[in-house]
Amino acid sequence: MNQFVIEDLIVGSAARKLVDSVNLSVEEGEIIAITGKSGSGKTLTFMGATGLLTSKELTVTGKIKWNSEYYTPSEMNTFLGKEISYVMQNPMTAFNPVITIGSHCRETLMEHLKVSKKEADKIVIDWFYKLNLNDTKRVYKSYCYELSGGMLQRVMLALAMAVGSKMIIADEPTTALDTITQKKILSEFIRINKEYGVTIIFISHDFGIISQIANHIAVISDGKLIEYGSTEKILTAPEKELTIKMLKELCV
Ligand SMILES: Nc1ncnc2c1ncn2[C@@H]1O[C@H](COP(=O)(O)OP(=O)(O)OP(=O)(O)O)[C@@H](O)[C@H]1O
Repeated sequence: MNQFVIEDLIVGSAARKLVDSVNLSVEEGEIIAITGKSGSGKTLTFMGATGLLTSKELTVTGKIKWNSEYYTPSEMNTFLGKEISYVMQNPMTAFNPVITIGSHCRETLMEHLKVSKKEADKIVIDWFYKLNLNDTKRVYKSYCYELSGGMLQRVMLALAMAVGSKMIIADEPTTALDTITQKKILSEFIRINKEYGVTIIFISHDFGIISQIANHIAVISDGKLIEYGSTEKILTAPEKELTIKMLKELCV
């Protein structure tokens, strides 16, 4: 079943269309990778489609289908941090440096799930364990700047799962990590998808990474979705010049 459908999404500034009539269907339970060169419009597409773009200079139009109902892009904002989570490249920016990780998670859960402080703590700690944050008490009491990038990504994933997200949009989640941590975080995304059926939209310009994780690949260039297909099809028989070039760069 198509869980998340973007129809004719346009994100424009006065000067030009930065996202130009993008249409894309994401199936429930799949991992889809969104790729393209830097500045091609990957982030704007998904920030636009989830109501995250608040800049007055940008207009966002189009229709979004979420679990069989249609919404405007800005209405999609109501699902964020609940059914849909957006995991950013630099998790440090997602946390307030003056409150502990535990307080941040507890407050988020109390607000979104309307649970008590005790229940919130229990749910978060449970997900910390499931996400292999074994030193749970220390993580809970830490401030974001006291944890590594990989640990913060695990906290972000734990929080996304704790609030009951059915879909996670991960925007370059491993770019700031070293190669070993990158592999470990990638395997957590795959595990979350396999064990809990969470749909994952994985935005990355790294073809090497996305070929390991995705069922489908969509290629964006100059704000347009130029190629879409199964990972096998895109890797073995790409049709567009940009896709072929990106694959060649990977093999150099
Ligand atoms: N708030 C904004 N106002 C105006 N233009 C913007 C804004 N945010 C991004 N842009 C421009 O829109 C284009 C697409 O940006 P976007 O961040 O979506 O690219 P991207 O493909 O995600 O790039 P990267 O891989 O480097 O993250 C770029 O030219 C960028 O400069």
